Amino acid sequence: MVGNINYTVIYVLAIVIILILESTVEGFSPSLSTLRNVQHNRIPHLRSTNGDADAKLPAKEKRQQTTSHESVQARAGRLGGGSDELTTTLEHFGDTAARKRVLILCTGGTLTMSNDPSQGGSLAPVQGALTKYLQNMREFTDDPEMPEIVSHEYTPLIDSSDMGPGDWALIAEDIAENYYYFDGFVVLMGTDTMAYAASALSFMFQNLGKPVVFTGSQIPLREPYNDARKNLIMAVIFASSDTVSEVTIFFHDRLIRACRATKVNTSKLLAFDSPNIEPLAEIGINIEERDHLYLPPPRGAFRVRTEMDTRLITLRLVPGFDDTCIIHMIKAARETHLKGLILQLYGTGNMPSLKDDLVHALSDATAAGVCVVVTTQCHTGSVLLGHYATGQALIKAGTVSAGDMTLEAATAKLAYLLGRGDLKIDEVRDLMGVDLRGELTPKDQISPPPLASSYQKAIFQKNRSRTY
Ligand SMILES: NC(=O)C[C@H](N)C(=O)O
Repeated sequence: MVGNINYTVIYVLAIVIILILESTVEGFSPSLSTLRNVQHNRIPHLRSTNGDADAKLPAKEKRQQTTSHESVQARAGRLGGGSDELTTTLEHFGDTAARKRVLILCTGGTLTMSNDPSQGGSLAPVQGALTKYLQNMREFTDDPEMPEIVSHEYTPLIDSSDMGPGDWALIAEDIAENYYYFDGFVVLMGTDTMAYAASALSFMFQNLGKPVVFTGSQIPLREPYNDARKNLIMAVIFASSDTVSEVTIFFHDRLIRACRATKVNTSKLLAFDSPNIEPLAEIGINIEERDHLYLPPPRGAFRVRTEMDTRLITLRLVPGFDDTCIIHMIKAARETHLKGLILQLYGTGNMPSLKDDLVHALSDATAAGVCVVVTTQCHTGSVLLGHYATGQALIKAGTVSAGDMTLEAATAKLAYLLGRGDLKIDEVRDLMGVDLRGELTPKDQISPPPLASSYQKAIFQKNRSRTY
């Protein structure tokens, strides 16, 4: 009898805990209205939520609001039509439970574009074109090995230059809301700001356990020769992978970590590089995956935090600059509550040691609570503050090193950490130097560039060993 009561109590407690978890863990459970809104497949294995009037719910209002703590900027984005419109349900997938499920969220970019006579013939996104194309893509509809896909186009589709933190937050929230319904996610967007957006999502997701693959193209999908089709197909394939549990970019035969990516070319199809770590996978006749580079599976509950503090300035120094202009700019920005200053300096993080006033302006900014981060103008390699005497002044001024982070990752990480609201400025400074999502090579693993004397020693050793 007593044993029975104990079991009942444990059972009731377990239900209560599950209910509490459901209500507190973001993304734990999609909205019931979504679940109940069962639609019937019109196209086997492929559905789109566009053009279905019954499915349309009001676009998200959430993102138009300011977030709870006052330091964070209003983050209204330009994208409309969040995935509240999605009609995906578990019943929807009932007949094909064995297949992987991938959600494609399309924001626009060249992939979706066509020459628009009303814009003087310039390229502009065409709403609905991707959806229509996908419906006829035999690669997805006919191949039982391919994942089942659901696509969603935001309204309006936009160029990625028009996207910002509000739009990134919308995408992250849509992924979180559909997290438990899909095995992976593809985000289609323009290439110009893809590395920023994808880096931002890397930080917004804590304990991500599924692949999120960004892709786009340099040539529109509608052109007979394009890079859009294969980028799209491979992104979907990687989004159904069991081993990828991080945000990545698939572009031109390479899967790269999002927070290591940078756009390097305006015209070649190889538009992205991962300068400081190798691609996670490369596609030739075979797929060469570098499993050892993948982030390990998460150890905690998935969570999304979309607040970003955008009161940042990025400053690229050029030799011979007039430092009074820069000092005035920093002072003026501080009056408008500057929170972060990212300096793009020379080589390992050097700037002229003789510009005392500038160093003072930086240490004043630091003392006033601004996080000053030093990045390098070099494409490859790391900041090593103090390797040269000129960098010592920066250490004394309280600046922090971005290590080998890309500018995109450094800005996204700083905006994310400042936006968290629960971190003190000293914690933000410390965390800038901690590897959170694979964006940074830990300091102790970066060796300073060898000096000539060590080359001489090495050559001497080699010659000596040859004589024996
Ligand atoms: N290739 C592209 O997608 C470039 C385009 N301007 C964009 O970023 O939206």
